[in-house]
Amino acid sequence: MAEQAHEEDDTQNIRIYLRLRPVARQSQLVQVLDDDRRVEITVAKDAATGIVNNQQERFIFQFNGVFVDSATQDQVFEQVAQPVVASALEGINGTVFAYGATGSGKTFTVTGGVGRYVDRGLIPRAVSHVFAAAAERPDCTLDVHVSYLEIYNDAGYDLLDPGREAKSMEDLPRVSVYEDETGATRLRNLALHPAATEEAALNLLFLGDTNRAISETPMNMASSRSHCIFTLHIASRQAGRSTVLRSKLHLVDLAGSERIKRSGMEGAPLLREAKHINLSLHFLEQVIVALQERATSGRAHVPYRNSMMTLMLRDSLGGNCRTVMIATVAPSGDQLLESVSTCRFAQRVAMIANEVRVNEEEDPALVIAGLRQEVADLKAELQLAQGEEQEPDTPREAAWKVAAVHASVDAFFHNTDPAATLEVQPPRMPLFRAAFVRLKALARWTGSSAAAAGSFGGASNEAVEKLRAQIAGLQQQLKQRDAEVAVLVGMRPAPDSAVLAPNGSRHNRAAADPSQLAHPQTRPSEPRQNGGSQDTGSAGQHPRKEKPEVRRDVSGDDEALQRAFEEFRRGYAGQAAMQSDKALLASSYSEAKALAEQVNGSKRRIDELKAALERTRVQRALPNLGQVIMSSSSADMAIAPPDEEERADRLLLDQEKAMYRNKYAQLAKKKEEVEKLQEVVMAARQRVQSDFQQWMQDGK
Ligand SMILES: Nc1ncnc2c1ncn2[C@@H]1O[C@H](COP(=O)(O)OP(=O)(O)OP(=O)(O)O)[C@@H](O)[C@H]1O
Repeated sequence: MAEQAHEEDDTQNIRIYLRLRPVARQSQLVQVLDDDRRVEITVAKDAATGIVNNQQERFIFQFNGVFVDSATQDQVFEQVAQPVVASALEGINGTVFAYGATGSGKTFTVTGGVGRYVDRGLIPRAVSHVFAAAAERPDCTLDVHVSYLEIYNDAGYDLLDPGREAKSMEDLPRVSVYEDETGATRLRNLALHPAATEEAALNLLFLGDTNRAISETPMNMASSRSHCIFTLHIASRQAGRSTVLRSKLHLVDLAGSERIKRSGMEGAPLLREAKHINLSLHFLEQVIVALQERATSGRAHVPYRNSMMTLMLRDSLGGNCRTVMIATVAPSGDQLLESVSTCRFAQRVAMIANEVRVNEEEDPALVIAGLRQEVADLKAELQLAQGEEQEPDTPREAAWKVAAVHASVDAFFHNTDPAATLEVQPPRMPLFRAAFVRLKALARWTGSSAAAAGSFGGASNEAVEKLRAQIAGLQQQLKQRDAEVAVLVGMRPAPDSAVLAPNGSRHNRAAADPSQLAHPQTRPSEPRQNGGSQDTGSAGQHPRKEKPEVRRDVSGDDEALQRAFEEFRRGYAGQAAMQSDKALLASSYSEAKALAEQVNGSKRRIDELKAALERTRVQRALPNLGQVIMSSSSADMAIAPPDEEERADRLLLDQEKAMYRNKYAQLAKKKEEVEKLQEVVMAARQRVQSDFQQWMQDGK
């Protein structure tokens, strides 16, 4: 006999296997045929009393595979259960059920033999396989729950919670398996399940089997007439996916089947046994027959509800399940009728077609989490649209962010790459607004430049000359301003170049204020007005000198222009403010000038003190020189220690230096102030000029 069963192409039909258990003396009437898929059972005519057709002595049954008595538990698992377990991990329900007469090896096959590790049955091997597969898929989260149900006389009992009756599979508390911190096995409700472990699941199997053996429930006395369903509820989810694959994997050890067949037998002992007929197996047979008829004649009704067991296995039989049956027989001479009966039952089962599909569903928890995230995103978007920020920036942070956005916009604006993009970070509405404003300013600036360039291109010579004159004027102003700034910061002497006096005449600034500063490099620039009656035509007030073209517009009459300006000025709204700015500038300038004088005076004193000290030092060195000709380097001299006077001079020098630094710092600050005020006044002046021009135009 061959030891290996053969696999066939996967079909939707329930696959059937036959396993022969070792017996003391195997009957020669049971033969596995050469293809290892068929078994031949010969029944002597005289042995078939009433149940076997006398005319038929030889039965040949076809299976998907036949395991001889020497087949190992491992081989049986590999070929019978492993494909079903693998499918269960992919979300396909699976059932492996053992069917056979009492003592034919169902429990040995499903649960295993006691004592030897290699005799582990399908359940522990399936559990190991599930957890081994999970370990190989670190990207998958696997939840495994176990239930263990025993059905006797159509009542269900929870083997993991002895004494608890279960009316359906749903009545069973789903037991989540895990290890606590100490490594002890704990059971917990589904909702709170942590990671399951193989060892914990096997402990549950052991717990159930023990309960089955020691329980005082009625079925304990009749274990061969009860059914046991060990179920792994598997839920697996791949990382990053919101769908969950769910499956139930039933491993079923049915009650002994022999009594059904003997129920019709004659004889008192058999009749007595008949009262123990396991009705559920009878109903199972009815379901199988109905399914068989449905497959052949289209009969619709299948009486699943007749028994709890058929109801429990509804999906496994003709439903959404990959189902395998393993028929067990003891191939001894006295069991031939049982064996034939088991094989005939298997043949009918093989005709049942199941609809197998993957059970994939959205995980409600993940859907909720996804929706929450969506709500959070929408809220953030709404905040953005409303210009709200999570945490308001400090003014400095806000300024930095705006500056960064301006830089990004400038870079984007000048980037000629068409693929260039503009990033506004962080993406907040105020920053978007700042970006748009900046873009608009850049666009306007570019537009006006282009317009100017365009008009310049088509302009007459006169217009060009006019523009050139304007440019020259502006350049002159710039130069002048540069000179003033340079003087102000003390880098070089006041320029010889004349600057515009308040009344429009040119005069040398140094000459106008010739003797105030010993060190002209520290002299602050003079503001463009100095008060008094000349103010009326001072910087920003008299357009005549600044805008000669205006003078041309009024027929070159200086007097008339002067009068017109006076008239304009009297009604000019910004006059008071400008006067105040100018007064402020004048006073700041005076303060700066006074500070500059102090700095220069201090500098002078420092120089004097230094010179005095040097003299003292040389005098001290002279007596030691003797006949030695003085070296040009005073460092070569032997110098006497400093006397009282010299120490006093040095102290004075240090004090003066401190004073100098202090005044210099004040002066620098004041210079900044003057500069700013100059800008203000200059801007006001330009405004007055343009307003005056407009005023003149309007009056034409
Ligand atoms: N393949 C096998 N190899 C070795 N021993 C086996 C094998 N099959 C069954 N046995 C042994 O045969 C005896 C009966 O087997 P088992 O209890 O599994 O039968 P069963 O069909 O479950 O009976 P019941 O219907 O009464 O529960 C046990 O002692 C078991 O260890």
